[in-house]
Amino acid sequence: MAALMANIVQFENVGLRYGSGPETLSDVNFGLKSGAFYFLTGASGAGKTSLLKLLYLAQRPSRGVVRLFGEDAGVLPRARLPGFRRRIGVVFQDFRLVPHLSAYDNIALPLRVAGVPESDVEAPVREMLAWVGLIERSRAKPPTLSGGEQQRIAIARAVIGRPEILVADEPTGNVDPAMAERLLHLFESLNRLGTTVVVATHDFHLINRIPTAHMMRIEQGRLSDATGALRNPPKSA
Ligand SMILES: Nc1ncnc2c1ncn2[C@@H]1O[C@H](COP(=O)(O)OP(=O)(O)OP(=O)(O)O)[C@@H](O)[C@H]1O
Repeated sequence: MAALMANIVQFENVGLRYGSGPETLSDVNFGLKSGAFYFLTGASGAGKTSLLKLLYLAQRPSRGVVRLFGEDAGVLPRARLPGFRRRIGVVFQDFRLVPHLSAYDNIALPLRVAGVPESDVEAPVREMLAWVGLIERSRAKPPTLSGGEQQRIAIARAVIGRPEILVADEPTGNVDPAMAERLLHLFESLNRLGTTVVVATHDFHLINRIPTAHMMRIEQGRLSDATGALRNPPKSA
């Protein structure tokens, strides 16, 4: 029981079916330890995005239980969902910034949506801009930024609310290898501060860069390594 309590995320016999199709995810069981770093790998179409959507509450399981922060997410009253979602930051491959808002306003968005008074918005946004190295681009709109710059803004937006879990779905898919390393450094530094990080990626170079990370592999909708054990990362794809 103590081990279970320590898990910030627990999937119990989770299945996911879209509409009346076959199950996209079946019998998924795993736990994520608070403060650990996880990579999720698997072939295209194996179900990585689907699993992450269950984790950040964009999708409900068709069966089984998704337990977050010790609570069954499936029975949470609707009113508590926004508060729960704020505890999980999400980064996407395609950035998903609001195009007509400046970098500054994109990063400020989660605070403003949460009703943080304007007087308390500027300092954390500036801190985030400095952290991702983009203070000088604060007034720029996303379409005028490079992919790497957009992703750093997206990461700043994902973590400005100090989430306990950061979920990233192929976050380096649209940037060059040098920028991928830089993004990974940001995830590492968050993880060192205690954030639980889950990164779905095909990039074995990145995986090899964090030898202490836990590895989860999904094959045709089933987790093939849910032990959470430390592993020797593969040396090539
Ligand atoms: N909204 C949806 N409706 C119906 N089927 C879906 C939906 N989303 C995903 N699927 C199907 O579920 C399966 C798993 O998709 P998913 O996007 O989770 O895989 P993935 O491992 O993330 O793939 P990739 O690496 O290509 O992003 C695929 O067969 C996909 O077509």
